[in-house]
Amino acid sequence: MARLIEVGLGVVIDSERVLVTQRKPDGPLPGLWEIPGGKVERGETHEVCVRRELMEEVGLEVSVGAIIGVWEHAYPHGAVRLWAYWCRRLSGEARAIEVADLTWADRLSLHERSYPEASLPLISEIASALP
Ligand SMILES: Nc1nc2c([nH]c(=O)n2[C@@H]2O[C@H](COP(=O)(O)OP(=O)(O)OP(=O)(O)O)[C@@H](O)[C@H]2O)c(=O)[nH]1
Repeated sequence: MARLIEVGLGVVIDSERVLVTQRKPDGPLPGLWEIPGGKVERGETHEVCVRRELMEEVGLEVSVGAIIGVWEHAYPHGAVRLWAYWCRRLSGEARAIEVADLTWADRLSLHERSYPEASLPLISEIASALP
């Protein structure tokens, strides 16, 4: 069986909106929207992974809080285990550095986008936490 890829995700809420990013047109799951994050590197804690990915992808310094949940999913390109954490923005303005695009989505606009299958339970969880 293929190895499970551990992925850390940071759910940043600011002014009742959540930060979502769009995947690049090349690579797996092109053009889909997602929660910023990425693979946990060897020797890295989830907190360090999430803080690193948020800085690399969108230039935000965040603090990592409580875990939201853990979800596993097998794609044709590999199996992932997503670890999602509530995050708070400490400094910086989000900008699309290593992502195709980004937006701060409210509950309604969150549902207007397409996400990877593995992220759907997380997206529902986030939507229910937004006013
Ligand atoms: N960031 C992120 N990845 C997700 C989500 N949902 C989901 O299935 N994934 C999967 O998690 C895996 C890791 O994501 P990634 O490719 O962004 O990781 P990375 O930045 O470390 O990639 P790299 O190897 O290109 O540097 C991918 O297989 C991706 O499809 C999500 O909501 N956010």
